[in-house]
Parts: sequence; structure tokens; C-alpha cells
Amino acid sequence: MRLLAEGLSARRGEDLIFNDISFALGEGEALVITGPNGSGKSTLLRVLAGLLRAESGTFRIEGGPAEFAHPHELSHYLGHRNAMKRELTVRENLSFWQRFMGDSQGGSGVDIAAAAEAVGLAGITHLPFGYLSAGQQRRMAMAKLLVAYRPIWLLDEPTAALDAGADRLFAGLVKAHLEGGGILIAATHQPLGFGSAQSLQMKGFTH
Ligand SMILES: Nc1ncnc2c1ncn2[C@@H]1O[C@H](COP(=O)(O)OP(=O)(O)OP(=O)(O)O)[C@@H](O)[C@H]1O
Repeated sequence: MRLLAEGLSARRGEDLIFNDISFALGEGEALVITGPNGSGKSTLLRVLAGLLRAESGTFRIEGGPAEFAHPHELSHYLGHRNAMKRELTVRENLSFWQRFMGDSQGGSGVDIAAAAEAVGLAGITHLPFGYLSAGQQRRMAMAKLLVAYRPIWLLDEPTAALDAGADRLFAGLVKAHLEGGGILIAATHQPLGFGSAQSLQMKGFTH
């Protein structure tokens, strides 16, 4: 399976945010998107996740399961926000995501206890998500990637608010994902520490 982006451009309001972005990623490969604030990293990820319409260009899967029309159907998207309900417990939130996402063909997610353990937070899954510290909340958002299998991970500043231990843990999760044939596209301001990756430097306004 390969992911192909060709000539992507996107607009927010009146402004063309980026233009003519192309890349190709095979199984086990990663793309790291960098660039200054406002240069369009999040916008690009939202286009890739199917949350925003591209102004032009295509993003598609080549050689993947035939029934999937768009890569977002095979993707986990982790945005700036963690997409968890503060009033629900960690377990309830993860359980929702596990059922909502389901497993893509070719893999299976781990159970909630194992996912919490993998992000170093076993033992607090009974707490409301809102009680957790910012870093613990981000760790739990990462656990979402583990409870349902998706071969493509689209991550927006995944390590913001993480301490050094969680940075290493995150690097380990990504490494395992890539070694299992997964694909990663991540926007970041800091090194992600998981080895080699293609890089895409966003420049900012193109109009
Ligand atoms: N709904 C919107 N309407 C108009 N402009 C928007 C909208 N959302 C974002 N923008 C603009 O699009 C540009 C790109 O924003 P984006 O969030 O993609 O940047 P980024 O590179 O992810 O920034 P950061 O590093 O700060 O997270 C910014 O100038 C922003 O103001």
C-alpha cells in the first residue's frame, strides 16, 4: 500500500494556505511536517484526514484494500485537541473510540488496559479524563491510536505537553507502528526521535 499526495492546495477563508504539495509514502515510512506558526501544517493534516476539502490536488491510496475510497477511512487523526470528554472516565472515552473506529483490515487494536499501560498510565483509567494533567491527557490521546487498528496515523504536534519520558514512549510507539508496516504523517515543532523520515517544510502564505 502506498499513500500518494499530488498537487494539494488548500484555502482557509480567502487565503491560499499552501500550494502544490506532493509526497509518496510506502508501508513503514514516515513524513514529518515542519514550518512556522500559521504555515499550514494543521490545515494540511486536516485535508489529509478528510476534515477539510482540498482546493486542488488529490490524496489517495494505491494498492490498498479496494473498498476504501479515501485514506481517511484507514487513518487515525490526532489533532491539537485530544477529542476526549472531560466528564467521562478514561476507560469510557477509550471504549467509545474503540467501538467508533473499529479495526481496519490487517490488524487489531489492543484492549484498554493494555493501551493505558503502553502509555504509562495503567491504574488511572477509572478517573474522569478532565482530572488528568495536560501531559497525562496527551498520553491518553495516544492510547486512542492503540485501541483500534488503523495503518495510517495523522498526528498534529503529538508530543506537545509531554515530558521526556513520554517523548521516548511516543517514539517507541511510532517505531513499533512503522515496523508493523504502518504509515505516519506528523506535524511538529520538536524532533520526534523515532529515526528516519521524509520531511516537508511548510513555508507559509503562497498568495
Ligand atoms: N477557519 C479559518 N478561516 C480562515 N483562516 C484560517 C482558518 N483556520 C486557520 N486559518 C489560517 O490558516 C493559516 C494556517 O493555519 P494552521 O493552523 O494550518 O497553521 P500551523 O502551521 O498548523 O500553525 P501552528 O504551528 O501555530 O500550529 C493561519 O494563518 C490561520 O490563521
